[in-house]
Amino acid sequence: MDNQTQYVLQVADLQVRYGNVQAVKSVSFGVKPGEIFGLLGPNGAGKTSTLSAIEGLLTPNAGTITVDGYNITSHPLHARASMGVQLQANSFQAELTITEIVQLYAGIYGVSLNNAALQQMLDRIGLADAANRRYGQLSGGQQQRVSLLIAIVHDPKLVLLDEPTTGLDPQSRRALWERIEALRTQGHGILLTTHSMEEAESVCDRIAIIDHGSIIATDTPEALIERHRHDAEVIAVSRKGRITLEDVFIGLTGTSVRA
Ligand SMILES: Nc1ncnc2c1ncn2[C@@H]1O[C@H](COP(=O)(O)OP(=O)(O)OP(=O)(O)O)[C@@H](O)[C@H]1O
Repeated sequence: MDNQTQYVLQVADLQVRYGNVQAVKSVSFGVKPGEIFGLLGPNGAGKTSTLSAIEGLLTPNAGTITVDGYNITSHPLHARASMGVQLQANSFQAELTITEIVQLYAGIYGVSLNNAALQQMLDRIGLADAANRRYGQLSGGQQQRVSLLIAIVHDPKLVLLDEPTTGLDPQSRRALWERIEALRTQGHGILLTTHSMEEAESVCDRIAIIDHGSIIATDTPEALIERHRHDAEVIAVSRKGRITLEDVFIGLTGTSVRA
């Protein structure tokens, strides 16, 4: 452990390259306990590459990543035990029941769950009556809630969510955000990506805007709006009679559609 424990995640000068493509150029940011930090960027900006490096799915070309004080290169097991990753909903076997899936992942993380604890967890995500339903029979929103539950089954300090609300209806989205906000209240540090500027503006404590592999702004949504509300590019794309985070995002990253 080092002395950087005021952050659950520290990323310093991260670089990721795929052959000739420099996907992440020199990215640095930190996530504190009890904070929802949004990594926002257009398609191809480098968000997934950054998350993949943090998750240990790829080896960065340069930079340091520290999770709960553990360097992921020198202490990979401790670092990974301190983070929870929300897997895509289709990562789970459709024919297993919710109970079987949660028990399976709890086992992988070395957490023993008795029936009462499992029931309490399912109760918290509104699925207490569905313990024996097969995963494939759940709605998209229910599947997302199960995958979030699995991400935190080992009570990690850091939770990583890659576009957690994509494809959900408004009710399911709202329910998932409430769950994510509850994790913040419990002191987890949360790093998420989203393409919804509206959600980021209302939920994230701080955000970083990444474009072409570099972070071009980091702050609270309010401070970013305040700082850029008079930029000509931001005013030019404003549509609601007030400046929103989306206006600032498009003003800073441009109006051209990315591949
Ligand atoms: N395996 C790969 N091989 C080559 N290039 C890649 C690979 N993965 C990503 N890239 C490129 O790296 C850059 C960053 O991609 P990345 O997926 O990290 O962006 P992103 O911000 O997550 O985009 P999206 O919002 O579309 O998911 C893009 O130019 C992408 O084409």
